[in-house]
Order: sequence, then structure tokens, then C-alpha cells
Amino acid sequence: MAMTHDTPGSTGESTTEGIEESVREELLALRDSIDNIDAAVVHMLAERFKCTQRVGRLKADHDLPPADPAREARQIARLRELAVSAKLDPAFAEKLLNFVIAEVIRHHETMARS
Ligand SMILES: C=C(O[C@@H]1C=C(C(=O)O)C=C[C@H]1O)C(=O)O
Repeated sequence: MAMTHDTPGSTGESTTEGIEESVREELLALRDSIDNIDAAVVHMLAERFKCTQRVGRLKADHDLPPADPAREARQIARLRELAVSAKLDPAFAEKLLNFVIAEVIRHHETMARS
């Protein structure tokens, strides 16, 4: 899953110059909320990885396999249902979860080797 994109804003120019004041205010207010949501996502992911690191330790100590495909299938089915009820594209929710799980499994594989 490609998680990067071009970032034209990273060179310093802003899209909020030269636009109507009320539009600019609404855009800035929405961006404030987006920044808060992004911060929450980072904090939630950090907590999730704290848990998965502990799972990885348990698995490494007890010679359990890094991945559990049956568990993943249940998580994906559940997340797709949650996405539908939240009006989020379930295919996107599945891709995102798979992306996170792939990283977790990579960590668990590293822990199993050490
Ligand atoms: C965290 C675990 O290890 C792996 C990672 C998972 C996850 O990130 O949710 C789920 C299943 C496993 O493939 C687990 O087995 O619970």
C-alpha cells in the first residue's frame, strides 16, 4: 500500500493566500480539527504498538508464530463492518489495517530472531 504522496506545501507556499476571508477562516478551522484528529491517530497507534510489542515478546518467549492469519481475518471482517456503519470505505479500512498488521508482524519476526 503506497502511503506517501507528493507534498507541494512542503516547499513553503500556502493555499490560504488570496482567498475570500470567510473561506479562509473555514479552511483554517477545518485544518485545526484535522490536526487534532491526526494527533489522536498518532497517540492511538502508539498505544496499539505498545500492546503489540508485548504480544510479540510473549510470542517470542513461548515460541509462537509471529502472525496469526485466523485472528487477522476476524479483525478485518469486524473492521469492515464498523467502517460500513461509520460510512467509511470498507476497502480502505481493510487496507489500513493490513498495513498496520504487516508492520506489527515485521516487529514480531525481528523479536523472534533476537
Ligand atoms: C498482535 C498480534 O500479532 C499479529 C498482529 C496483529 C495485529 O496487529 O492486530 C494480529 C494478528 C497477528 O498476525 C496477535 O497475534 O494478536
